[in-house]
Amino acid sequence: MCVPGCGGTGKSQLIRAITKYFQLTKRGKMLRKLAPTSIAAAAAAAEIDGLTIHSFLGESRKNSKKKQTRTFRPGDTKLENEWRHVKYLIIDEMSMVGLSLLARLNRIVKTAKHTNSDIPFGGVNVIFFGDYLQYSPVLERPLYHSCTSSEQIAERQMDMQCAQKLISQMNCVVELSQQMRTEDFRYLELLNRLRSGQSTIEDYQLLCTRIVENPKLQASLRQKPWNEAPILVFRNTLRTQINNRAVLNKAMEMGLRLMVCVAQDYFQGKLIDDLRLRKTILELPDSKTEHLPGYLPRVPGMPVLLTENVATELGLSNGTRGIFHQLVYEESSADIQFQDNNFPTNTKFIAQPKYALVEFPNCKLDSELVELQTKSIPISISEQTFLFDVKELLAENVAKAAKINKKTTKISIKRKALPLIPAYSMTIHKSQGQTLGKIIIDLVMPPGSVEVASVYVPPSRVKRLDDLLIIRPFEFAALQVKSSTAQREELIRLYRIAKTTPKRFPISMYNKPIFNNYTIFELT
Ligand SMILES: Nc1ncnc2c1ncn2[C@@H]1O[C@H](COP(=O)(O)OP(=O)(O)OP(=O)(O)O)[C@@H](O)[C@H]1O
Repeated sequence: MCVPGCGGTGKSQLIRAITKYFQLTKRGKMLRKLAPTSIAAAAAAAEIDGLTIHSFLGESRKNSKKKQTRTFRPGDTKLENEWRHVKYLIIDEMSMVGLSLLARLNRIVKTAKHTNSDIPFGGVNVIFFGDYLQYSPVLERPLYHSCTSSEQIAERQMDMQCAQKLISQMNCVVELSQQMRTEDFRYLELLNRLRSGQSTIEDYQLLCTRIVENPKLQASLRQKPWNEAPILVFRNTLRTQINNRAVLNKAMEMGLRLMVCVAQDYFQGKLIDDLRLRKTILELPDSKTEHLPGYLPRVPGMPVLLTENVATELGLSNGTRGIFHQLVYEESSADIQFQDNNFPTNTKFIAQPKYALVEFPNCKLDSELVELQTKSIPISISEQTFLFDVKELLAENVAKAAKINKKTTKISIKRKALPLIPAYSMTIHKSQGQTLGKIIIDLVMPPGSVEVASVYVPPSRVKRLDDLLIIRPFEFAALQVKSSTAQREELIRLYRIAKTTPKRFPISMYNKPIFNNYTIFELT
């Protein structure tokens, strides 16, 4: 089954209602919720008490040295127990699910359920939620992709074809069409045209009235509410630069000396002491370091994002927002030798903090930890291993000084750091699936091919045009990005199935408990 709907039509809300219904009818164990492993989806997963598909499959993130995939064999009791009671599987943010990921999930559920290999997902009912015009998976083919015979890598291709077969078996589609987020009708019309690449010049003019430099707006990024609004950007590097700058400004405003936590990086078991190699690795974008940042500038009261699943069941997942309160460290761990051009000369660098105290307003931990306020959680150092591309990023003399073999192309680095990044700015990927109060966006598209999600996802996060500021002037062409043929074809296919769904599943077949404004249909 599939429940498609534009941004803000209440897909997450419906998942919450279904969850509640299963709980109230004491069948919570029959429902499992998964979301693809990407930051935005993980945030959605946390909100729906779900897990990421990758973490469920026991896979680590892509660029670590060895892909640590849990192996599943028939008769694996742990696996069978995990799925024993599950009859319904909700997959959220389907636009970000890749074909191979779905095929792997199918294999595992079938193994767990011990069923005839022809039965998809071992007989578990799968319900996909999402919007195919929002972000597609990173490094993978989306579910609406059509495979061509020229595609190589036999195993992957078989996986992809298998997943396409599964998707083609969807026979029940219920489209959510009523907008629940956007309250501003004119703005809603604009968003709908933006989705279909049919924006008008009037839409463009209307959006231009929200450009920061427009004198009529009298909006200052230094004052409330805009100084608290996250700036959504396309690139990790720009996000990091804005965050560093914002933390520094805040520290100056508060009359504090800037403090930066520096990650500890190890090569072949030893702390890297060559300063040039160390700095090159510290400066890598966190997308290349298993999301553990090299530098974490901090100031009390700053917004932060968790970059790891610390305790998903408590709502502490990759993407969860919090407020940084305090860094706990020993004075001896201050790295006096360290200097970096990215930060002012009087910056205090801390190499081995013990932990950070972070308040997570939506955390589900109700009891107070000893001597800590409710919702104030100690976040400790985390450890990750990632590959560093020596050839691409290191000058030969630096590699030689660090005693790296000439022929080596990639080296494995172990990093210890706090799994936190400042959240004054965040990437658009991370905003997907969220309703945000006020935001500042950029509509100057990055170079290269642009998907419709890049223009549609950011402005569709808010309720009204007034909740949005645009950081700089942009071209009309940005509003005319079109969806791909594959996206359009899949949307049409879903639409057709949606038309016939009520005929094939007439209401008389169901009993109708009404809950939370939704009628939940259940086969009697
Ligand atoms: N039935 C409802 N009654 C009242 N408010 C609702 C309802 N459904 C959704 N909302 C509100 O509308 C907003 C958007 O809902 P939700 O996040 O579920 O949409 P979505 O379809 O998942 O959006 P996106 O695709 O952008 O993630 C939320 O603020 C939510 O609380």
